[in-house]
Amino acid sequence: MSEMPEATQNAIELKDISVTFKNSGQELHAVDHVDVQIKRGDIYGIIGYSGAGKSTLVRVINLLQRPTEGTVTVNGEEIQNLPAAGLRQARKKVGMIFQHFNLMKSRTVLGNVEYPLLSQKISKRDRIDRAQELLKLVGLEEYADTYPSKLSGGQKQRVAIARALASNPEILISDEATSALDPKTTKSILELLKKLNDDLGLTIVLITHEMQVIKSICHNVAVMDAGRIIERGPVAKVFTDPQAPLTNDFVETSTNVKDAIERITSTIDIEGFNDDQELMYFNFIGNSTQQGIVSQFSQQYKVDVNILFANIDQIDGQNVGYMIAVITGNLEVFNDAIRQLKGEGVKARILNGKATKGVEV
Ligand SMILES: Nc1ncnc2c1ncn2[C@@H]1O[C@H](COP(=O)(O)OP(=O)(O)OP(=O)(O)O)[C@@H](O)[C@H]1O
Repeated sequence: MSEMPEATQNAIELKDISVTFKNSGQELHAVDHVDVQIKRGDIYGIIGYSGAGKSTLVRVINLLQRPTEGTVTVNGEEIQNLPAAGLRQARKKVGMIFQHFNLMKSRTVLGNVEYPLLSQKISKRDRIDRAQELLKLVGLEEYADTYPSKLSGGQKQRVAIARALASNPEILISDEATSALDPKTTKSILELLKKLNDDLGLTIVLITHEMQVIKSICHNVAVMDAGRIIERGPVAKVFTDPQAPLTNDFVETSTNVKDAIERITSTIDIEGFNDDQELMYFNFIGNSTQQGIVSQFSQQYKVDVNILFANIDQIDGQNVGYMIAVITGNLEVFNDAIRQLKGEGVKARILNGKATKGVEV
């Protein structure tokens, strides 16, 4: 099969996008010169704290928000200068789901799903068949006649997903769609999104403030802060080798490392450490294991390791390990050990929170 031309490989291309709001005379740069390219069939996560500009940026994709600057290309077509009818057509190719579902209370589940089809020239029978087919796809065929108030949060989000798929979109934008759900329901909704990506080839753009969500289903991720993208790349790469402090913060929160560091540094008497002791954090990928590191320290270098926290994660099929430990031993020998581990892709950091005793990390 010949390769697709470059332009059509991308479902979404946002070029030099800025969105500036004017609030009582003050300019707010909600999105500030952002470039994003999202490949067809990708699940692309955008993570950032509240106010980072994530929602504003994704609303630009279907021009619910017109950018102050920049160009928006969807499926190879620049959409800003389209006439109204063309823009309506282009918008149908982009479905959206939200944190609060936005279902119509007065309509049944079926009524909600068939709503976007009312404006299409299809028979009532076909419309109902299509809505029922979509309900089956999201596992809610038994609930066609139920009203939204009788549904759980997860079921409501499934209805919203079915409704978003009614006009056969190629892109689905999920704006914090799991933020109001408990962890188990979140998992089932993310599994459904993954299935839709696999089965329908749907391109998914997913906004969240939780790295756990990104880790569960995204292939690529962009980290947003104050209207800018500060880091981006494949999830496995960003997770294992975060560059920006904010990215590191998201990663350490989602792996429970942040909690563990706070708990340990607030309960352990670091001031009372001997000169040959350090509190250290290790992060390792792939072949290195916690056991391997500990035995290398203790057998090869005769340095003692007292593990206070350890966790292992699977990201894109790779093992990623995290360990916090008190290390006791001769400083020179200790530095040799750290140098060797570094050569093997293990990252080390001192957590003492004060001047170290000369350990080179
Ligand atoms: N229509 C608007 N008018 C004025 N300011 C706005 C408007 N929409 C968003 N903003 C401001 O733009 C900034 C970015 O908001 P945005 O909603 O895009 O952030 P976010 O990262 O999605 O955060 P959240 O998850 O809280 O929505 C915020 O300071 C917000 O107050």
